[in-house]
Amino acid sequence: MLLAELVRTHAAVAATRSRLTKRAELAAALRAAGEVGDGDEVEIVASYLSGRLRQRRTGVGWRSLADLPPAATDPVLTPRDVDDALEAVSALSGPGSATARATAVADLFGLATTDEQRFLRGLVLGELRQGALDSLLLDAVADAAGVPVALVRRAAMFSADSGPIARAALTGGAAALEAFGLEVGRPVRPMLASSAPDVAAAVEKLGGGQVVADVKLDGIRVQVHKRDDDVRVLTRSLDDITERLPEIVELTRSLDVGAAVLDGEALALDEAGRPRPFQETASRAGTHDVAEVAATVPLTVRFFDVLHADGVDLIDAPTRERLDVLDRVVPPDARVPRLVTDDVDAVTRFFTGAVADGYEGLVVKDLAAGYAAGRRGAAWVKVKPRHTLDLVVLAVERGSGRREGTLSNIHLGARDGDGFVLLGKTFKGMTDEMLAWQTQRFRELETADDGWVVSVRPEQVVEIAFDGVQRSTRYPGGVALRFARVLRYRDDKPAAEADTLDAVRSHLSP
Ligand SMILES: Nc1ncnc2c1ncn2[C@@H]1O[C@H](COP(=O)(O)OP(=O)(O)OP(=O)(O)O)[C@@H](O)[C@H]1O
Repeated sequence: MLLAELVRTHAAVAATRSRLTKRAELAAALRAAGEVGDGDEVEIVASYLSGRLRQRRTGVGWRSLADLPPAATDPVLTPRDVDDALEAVSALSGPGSATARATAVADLFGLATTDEQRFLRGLVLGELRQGALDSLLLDAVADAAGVPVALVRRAAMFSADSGPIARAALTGGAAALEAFGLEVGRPVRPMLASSAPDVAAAVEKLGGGQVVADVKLDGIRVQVHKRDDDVRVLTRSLDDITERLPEIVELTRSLDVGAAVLDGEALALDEAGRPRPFQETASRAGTHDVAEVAATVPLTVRFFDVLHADGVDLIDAPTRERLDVLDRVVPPDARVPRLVTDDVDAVTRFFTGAVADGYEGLVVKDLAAGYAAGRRGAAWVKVKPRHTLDLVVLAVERGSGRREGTLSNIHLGARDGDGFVLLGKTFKGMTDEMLAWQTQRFRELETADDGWVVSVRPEQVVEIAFDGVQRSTRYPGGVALRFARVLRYRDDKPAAEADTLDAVRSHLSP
């Protein structure tokens, strides 16, 4: 199988909205890989189709991909060639490795056609990763292997990547999939939350009975595996960050349980126990240097779930039972504050109190549900106070994939003196109608076009919802919006009345 075939499949999947067509395209590519009769080939193809590399870290960043060699005219690369090249690149270290890496990257990209270069670039930079795609891929694996989807999904709970799942299904069928299970020390995909606009809607979404409302901590997700003194800490994307969180390792070791898999959130707290700004947690969790780790703010862990305790798997146990076990193995000050009630008003008061205390909101959970690993399950519903800002569009980027031909990603500015300061960009929240409208509107306001970014006169106001404001060196205003998405365009408000940089800063956590 040639890489070009995989690139074609990727483009075909992006070009259609039909889930069935996407699924059929993915299954056909997996079948083609399976026909080679080689598990490695299936694993590589499946990983690439879900936007992931097999290597956890290649050391290749966007800078090294800024200037690519001229593209090849004919496709010659196979997925395995790419995997071999990246495997070699990721093994490089020490003096001279930067040059060797640059040469290897240039050699690889020099063999790729224009389309392949674009695909590889996105793949290497992690831009093609998408939860939705991964989920479709699992459906396609079931089709290609002729096994039940439920079996594939079950196995996928216990594997960080879908590649090994595809390999097992296509080379060993149902029996190979059944061999996957929870094992202390091996990553389990984290359960994710859906969302609701307010507490009442969240409780209703869960059927309106008794619920457990957890405080939502704005830190980083940690999955902690303990086998006696042997502790591993994994991130939400299941990367191992044990080395960076010695204080969490220590706390976990002290728990009165031999073997456990715990789910929680790590965050930096101030002396009064209030959450410190998210970026402090993020930068601390991103620190590799051991000395630096010791010198910076310690992180605190708060657990909210348990998937295994002393030989008992709890994945399928109802929340109520898992929380009983959690209370047995984790002391109160290492648990997320929670409230169990069937009274919506009590949950609302709990929400208001949590937000006033500097927390992000609540995650309201179904007491009867199992742990839906790897899914944005309906059994967890997050609620946050909605923040909005009226900002001005400063520029817009051409869309790609399904948005090809439109002007999509908008650059958002806040008012500052007589001018505007860039705060960030978003392509989220736009309906097809909005996209069509804005494509035309921003052409009218165009002042320059470099072939990718169209600069516009700063006149169009847009109402943006966002989850929070954080300090950032990425943009000139020194702040960035978390999860900005478009609510609507405002034609009733002139740019001169848009929100100011100071107004944006007022949303910074204390
Ligand atoms: N008590 C809690 N229960 C579950 N998740 C919690 C809790 N407190 C904080 N969280 C965090 O909230 C996330 C749940 O929301 P979701 O699954 O949508 O993740 P997300 O996309 O990272 O969302 P967000 O940016 O809102 O945290 C979890 O991944 C976890 O990191």
